[in-house]
Amino acid sequence: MLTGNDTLRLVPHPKARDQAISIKKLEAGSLILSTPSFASILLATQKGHRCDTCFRLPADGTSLRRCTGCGSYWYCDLDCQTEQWHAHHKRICKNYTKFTASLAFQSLRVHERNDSLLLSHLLAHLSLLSTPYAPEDSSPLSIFLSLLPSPVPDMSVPPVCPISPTPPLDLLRTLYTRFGNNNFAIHSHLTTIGHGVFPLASRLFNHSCVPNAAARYSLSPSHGLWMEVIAIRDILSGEETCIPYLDPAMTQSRHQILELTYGFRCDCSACLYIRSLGTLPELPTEPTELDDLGRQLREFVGIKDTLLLAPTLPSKSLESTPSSLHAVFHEAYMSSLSGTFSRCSHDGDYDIALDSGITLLALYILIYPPGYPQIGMHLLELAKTQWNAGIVLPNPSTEERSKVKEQTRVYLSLARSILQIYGPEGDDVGPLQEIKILESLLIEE
Ligand SMILES: C[S@@+](CC[C@H](N)C(=O)[O-])C[C@H]1O[C@@H](n2cnc3c(N)ncnc32)[C@H](O)[C@@H]1O
Repeated sequence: MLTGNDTLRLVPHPKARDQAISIKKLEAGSLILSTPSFASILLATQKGHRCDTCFRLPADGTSLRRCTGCGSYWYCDLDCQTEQWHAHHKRICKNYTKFTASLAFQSLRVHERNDSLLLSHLLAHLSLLSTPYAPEDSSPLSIFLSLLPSPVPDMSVPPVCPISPTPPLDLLRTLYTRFGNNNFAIHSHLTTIGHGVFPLASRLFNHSCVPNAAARYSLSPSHGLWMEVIAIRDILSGEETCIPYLDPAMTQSRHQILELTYGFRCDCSACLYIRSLGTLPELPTEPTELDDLGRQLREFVGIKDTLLLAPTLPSKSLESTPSSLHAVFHEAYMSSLSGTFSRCSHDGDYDIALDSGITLLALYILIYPPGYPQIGMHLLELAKTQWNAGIVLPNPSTEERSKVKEQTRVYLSLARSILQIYGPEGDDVGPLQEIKILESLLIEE
């Protein structure tokens, strides 16, 4: 099957029905697919802070425009409001407040409320088609209906906002059974801000825990909300293009989530390896033993001490990890390192922050594929922490000052090399701009 672009072709996959094969060699950073959202919702925590149409934050000094009908949707301006009015809001506005105040809605859990509102937006949009609810050939609706259904048996469809004309019950069910294993978390600077339906992306991309591509989101007032799939490393012609459905750092829980929510056992190289280890050795509880584990991990990955002065990041294959380090695959280990890093960076305990931050970097290098955007984000955080650590040094010598600057510069340049490949996503002022600002501070110093 051709996919409407000159990059991918769908061919049969032994387990996943189809797979998207690249038609030509793609360089890291290449745009593989750009596709608009078919339906989307902001997370409840973002409502009133972002535009409900394009998901952007209001420009400095401006405030959002509130729908005077329901009082529950906010927009950048009249254009975004008009666009959403015609896309779905005119079928929702009148009933929204009563629906969301109803016991049926209020008794839903957070993820069920998200599904209920996303389904309501989708149905309202379909009610406005020239033939309501009818899939036309190759339309986003027909692609969505052709997606593999969720493996969860007898899913009960959440209540939806009353919409006229009333959607057929079997359509409601068919749409909802595609939600769990096909929908996407929409993020800005890698932080989730909403959920969305992108039928073509769902039809094309299978999952891998060592993906060669990743989704980013473009929020534009004139263009709306789009997903862009980017090659995060060079992809050979004929290679399958995969994205991660889950954070590959979920080394233990992902197996169950992929089976229960997506209906498959992941056989990527990382999963095969982690499964082959069986029960992981216990994580040490004594602080000195944990420090020792961190030191051994850094040494194995090739970061010998807390200072990393290298032009490129080392790389290590997961499969070569010695058994003495298998305990680092406990998810609790990564959470504890990242908790210590953020807390100590925030509280000004920079030595501890840098120590745990570098160990966390070693763990990221081991677990994430090279070029994975989270590694770039972490390097930027390390650069900020290193810079702040330099600022609070009492009476630093010239040598100490230049060491701090050099180290910060190295982190920034490594962060840039990864984040430039992923490219800008979401809100305007993002990590790439932060890198620029920090680099200019280094020059001024
Ligand atoms: C978003 S769809 C992906 C497109 C799908 N291949 C198709 O032909 O429509 C998600 C579904 O594809 C299948 N799938 C995705 N990645 C897979 C993988 N790595 N191994 C096996 N099945 C996979 C699962 O059935 C999952 O619920």
